[in-house]
Amino acid sequence: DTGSAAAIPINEVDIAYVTPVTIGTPPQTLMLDLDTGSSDLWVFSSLTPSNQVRGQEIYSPTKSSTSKLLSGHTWSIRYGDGSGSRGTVYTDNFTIGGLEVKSQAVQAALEVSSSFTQEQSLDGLVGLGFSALNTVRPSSQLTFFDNARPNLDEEVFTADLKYHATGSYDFGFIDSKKYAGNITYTAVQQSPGYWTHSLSGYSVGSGAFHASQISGISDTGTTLLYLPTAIVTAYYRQVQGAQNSQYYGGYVFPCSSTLPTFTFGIEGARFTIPASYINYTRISPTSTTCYGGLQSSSGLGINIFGDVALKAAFVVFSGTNPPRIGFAIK
Ligand SMILES: CSC[C@H](NC(=O)[C@H](Cc1ccccc1)OC(=O)N1CCC(N)CC1)C(=O)N[C@@H](CC1CCCCC1)[C@@H](O)COc1ccncc1
Repeated sequence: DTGSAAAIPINEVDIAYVTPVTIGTPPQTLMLDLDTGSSDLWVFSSLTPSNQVRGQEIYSPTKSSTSKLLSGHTWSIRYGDGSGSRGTVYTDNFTIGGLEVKSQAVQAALEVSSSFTQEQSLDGLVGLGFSALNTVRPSSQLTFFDNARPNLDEEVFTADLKYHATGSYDFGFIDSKKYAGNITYTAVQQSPGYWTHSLSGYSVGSGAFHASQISGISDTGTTLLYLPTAIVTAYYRQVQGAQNSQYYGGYVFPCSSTLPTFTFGIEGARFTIPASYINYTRISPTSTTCYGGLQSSSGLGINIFGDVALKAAFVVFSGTNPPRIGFAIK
């Protein structure tokens, strides 16, 4: 089997991407954030208190003839940005882009944090990290990819995220029309459950390439690119008027600044992030100060290759044994 679905930016600065999925019988359509940085599939539901729902689509298990309560099971998750949710668990038929998994664990939210309530275009998440990270207890549940794998033509899914445009996620096949040249693969370390791998180095603008192994996670659910402070300061040293603002919690600069590109290595291959991707957003609609798409990872304890980096490439998440990750120019 294979599947293919759109990855639609939820706002004008690509803060996140959502994908239409269907759950249950008859199918209920929700817009979910496919997130390689976590492994819970959770949705706003008929069980979510109405004062925590603001415009989101909800999953109603009682309206689905194929839903089953996974009795006695609960879940609770906290994300890197402090947001979180918790609830109960059903199994039901779940489809992304024509690829169906019967009895997928669908985690129905009983409570969501305020940042989820405020994000009306996001109805939940599909975790595509390794199932070891799943928070359902007493027995953890498998991700959509792990459930689908035995039926996939190829044990892969690919991410083709785009700058200010709709991209795609494919399951079970690698679409050669979506990239140019070769795919460069590198080893993935799957513990504790992220798609963890190394960059082979970086360069700023037209500067020399600095070879160094930089370990981090490729995470479609994280908006920005978070790297070690030394690399980030070297980058913003090239930007007139840039400063690391305590107030704004990161590097800001005059929106009129000319930013350099940023290039990262995967093994011997090189991927260049255009300056426009790093000129992330105005700090407020009328401000002439802008917030950078490249920020320091020092507060996170982990480097995160988020959407700002991933949308500069065509990315193959390979669930083969051992797992690996591939990048290609597009
Ligand atoms: C550096 S982990 C921070 C990261 N969350 C972000 O990237 C959010 C995403 C967002 C925010 C608001 C609306 C929509 C999307 O966006 C920002 O935080 N920013 C963008 C806007 C910018 N101005 C400020 C910074 C994060 O937890 N991701 C997790 C998934 C994410 C959770 C929030 C909803 C959307 C999906 C996940 O993959 C990684 O989980 C962990 C990573 C490391 N250890 C523990 C958990």
